[in-house]
Amino acid sequence: MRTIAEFEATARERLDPAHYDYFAGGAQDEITLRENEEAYKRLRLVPRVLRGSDKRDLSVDLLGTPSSMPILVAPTAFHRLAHPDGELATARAAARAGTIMIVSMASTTAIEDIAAAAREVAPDPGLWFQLYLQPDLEFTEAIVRRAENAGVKAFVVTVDSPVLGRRERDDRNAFHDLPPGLAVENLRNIGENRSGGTASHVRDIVMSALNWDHIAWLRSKTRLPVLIKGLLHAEDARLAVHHGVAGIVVSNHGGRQLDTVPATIDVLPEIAAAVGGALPVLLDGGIRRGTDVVKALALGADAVGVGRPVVWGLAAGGREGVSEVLEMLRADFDQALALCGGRHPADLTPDQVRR
Ligand SMILES: Cc1cc2nc3c(=O)[nH]c(=O)nc-3n(C[C@H](O)[C@H](O)[C@H](O)COP(=O)(O)O)c2cc1C
Ligand SMILES: CC(C)CC(=O)C(=O)O
Repeated sequence: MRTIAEFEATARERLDPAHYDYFAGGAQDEITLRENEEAYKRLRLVPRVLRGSDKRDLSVDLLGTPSSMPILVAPTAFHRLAHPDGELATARAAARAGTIMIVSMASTTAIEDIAAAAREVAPDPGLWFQLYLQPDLEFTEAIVRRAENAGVKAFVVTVDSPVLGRRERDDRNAFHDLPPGLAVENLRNIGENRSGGTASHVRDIVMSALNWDHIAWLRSKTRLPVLIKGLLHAEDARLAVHHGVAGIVVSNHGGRQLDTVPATIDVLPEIAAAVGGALPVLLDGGIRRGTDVVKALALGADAVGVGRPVVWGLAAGGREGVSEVLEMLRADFDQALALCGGRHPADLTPDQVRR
């Protein structure tokens, strides 16, 4: 396969249509879902020339976690719906690629098992853990300890989900629960009324009351870096700096939360300006090509995340499929970087992108 689109087509053939829709879909009219990709197509690159060097170095360091490239695995739920090996396959592929995997709290494999699989491949894998903070702070603290003990290197708190977006494809397909045998393993034993660990169960525990005090609370409970994921407003980026978070992920949840919000690449310049280099800025949503990565880095991102492309690789070919997707993106980015006259991700500058 040569493109992410080809991986998606193969994944679509293999997946139960309702599960394909869960992975592919967005909120309501899916305007933001489409916009995330369309926005990149409107941007033009302006290369620099006569800056050649034989060797390029794609590696970056993000809050003390080294990554072989500025392309990370964004947190996505329910990998065992895509392939029987689920998150174990994804973790092995990410570790093999030397890149960071942000493990979803809503994984269908326990964080301990995911970390063990990654360590089979790399002695010190770059695993981060995505958190939906819960009203039950005791439970939240317990999962923070579990993830720390498993060896994760940062926490990424998702802040764009005070309630879950309305995904009409899931409504039409009546997809509200995981099939028998699959569960949200990290959420087992959460409490008396919450033993299911199913998707509808996850819906119940996104936390409407989430506010900056909860971020301060989490920071008081861990020494690991705490990032927040899912902001789009420059003022929130300023507040993130003010509140001492370690980093931010500019994200609209792949168009799955509030529909009609802008493409992430379109708000990136104002957010990068607001942050002014005070902390690392990551971005996800709609990255499908090396040129998309180049545009995001040029406009101020330190790294990007890919969500659905990884799921398509997993559905199409398990661990090997995820590896192929990651290596395809790496090669595509490397080529685009070279053609732009860069030898390192940091060489790209905003003047190289035009509307
Ligand atoms: C199927 C699916 C499940 C997701 N699950 C989570 C999740 O559990 N936690 C989270 O913070 N974001 C989740 N996201 C959002 C992704 O982290 C990311 O923001 C988005 O997928 C990026 O867009 P892309 O798919 O176009 O690359 C999910 C996205 C998809 C497509
Ligand atoms: C289980 C869900 C809450 C995971 C998610 O964030 C999503 O489907 O977008």
